[in-house]
Amino acid sequence: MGDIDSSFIQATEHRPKLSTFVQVDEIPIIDLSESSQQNLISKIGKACEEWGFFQVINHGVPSDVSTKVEIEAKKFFEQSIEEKKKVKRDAVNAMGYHDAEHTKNIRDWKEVFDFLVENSPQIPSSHEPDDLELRTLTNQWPQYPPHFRETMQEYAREVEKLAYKLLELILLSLGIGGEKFHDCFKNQLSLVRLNHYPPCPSPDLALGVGRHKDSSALTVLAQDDIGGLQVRRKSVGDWIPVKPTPGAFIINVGDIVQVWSNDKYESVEHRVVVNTKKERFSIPFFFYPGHHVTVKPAEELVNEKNPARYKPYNVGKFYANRNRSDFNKREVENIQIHHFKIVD
Ligand SMILES: O=C(O)CCC(=O)C(=O)O
Ligand SMILES: [Fe+2]
Repeated sequence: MGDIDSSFIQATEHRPKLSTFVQVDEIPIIDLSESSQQNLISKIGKACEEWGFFQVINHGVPSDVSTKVEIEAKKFFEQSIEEKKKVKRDAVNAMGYHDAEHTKNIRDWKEVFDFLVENSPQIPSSHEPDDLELRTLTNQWPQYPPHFRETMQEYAREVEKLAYKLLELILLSLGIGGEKFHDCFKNQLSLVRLNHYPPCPSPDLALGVGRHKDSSALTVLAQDDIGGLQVRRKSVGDWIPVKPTPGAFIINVGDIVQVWSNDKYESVEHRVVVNTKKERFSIPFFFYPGHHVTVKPAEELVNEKNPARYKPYNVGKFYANRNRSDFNKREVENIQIHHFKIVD
């Protein structure tokens, strides 16, 4: 079937409808230099509630830092597969290069390079609840391009600052103190991913990334000018393309903010469509707490009328569980926050 390996082919109901691919401008764009903090907080709150997604401009990340990262990412992916595989990810080391990622057991039409923002954070050795052993995660850096490592680390520091600022605004919009979860990000597992989506001969059958929700607290995403990211509109359930806005970052609520907010804000499904002609690059920063953190609804938002909707869960065990299914294709569903949902 088609020109592509069957591992990439989506079930009929998940294939993109390319003919109706029109770029509409609906995901809110928020100017972070807005002088009224109150206005800013209410715009962010509204976007989180209605969409779970928004774009930010005047965000403080210097444009030359972003440009350098784009150049280095392109240089890295342009190398031969043999070169890239020198830093390949494997079952033990989850960081580095990977070209066979699966989302919901279907292969994604992309290649990635992952690195951790913090040096050598720890995670549980296994997903087993009683196994208390920890292991250290380490980055793998390629020899080429020569300034890759320092460029990536500089970018990560800038985007991390933005992530803290956005989290603070999001928490304030929920009526929670902006610093409330600050300490959760000590020894954070935050990750920067370089995504490269090559042109695809059958974009009607495959996806760059299959539909999914991010398990982070929030995600700060840079995309180039090609387009392809689509967001599931909460009210209707249709797929809305996120129009590339030069210099903007796309922000989305992740699963952890969904739990902290006790479902006031939702981590919304999204996916990436590919095309026959143009390669595309994107760079998500997944803002992720340290392994020690227990995620549960914020007590400020829980009362008799609105009881906690989730049982507490441990970040490290969740992460370890996800990692094993990222690498091995598994028949069962990945661990999800709905597995911790309290059903009444
Ligand atoms: O490439 C994109 O625009 C989004 C990628 C994405 O959703 C992800 O890597 O989690
Ligand atoms: Fe995502």
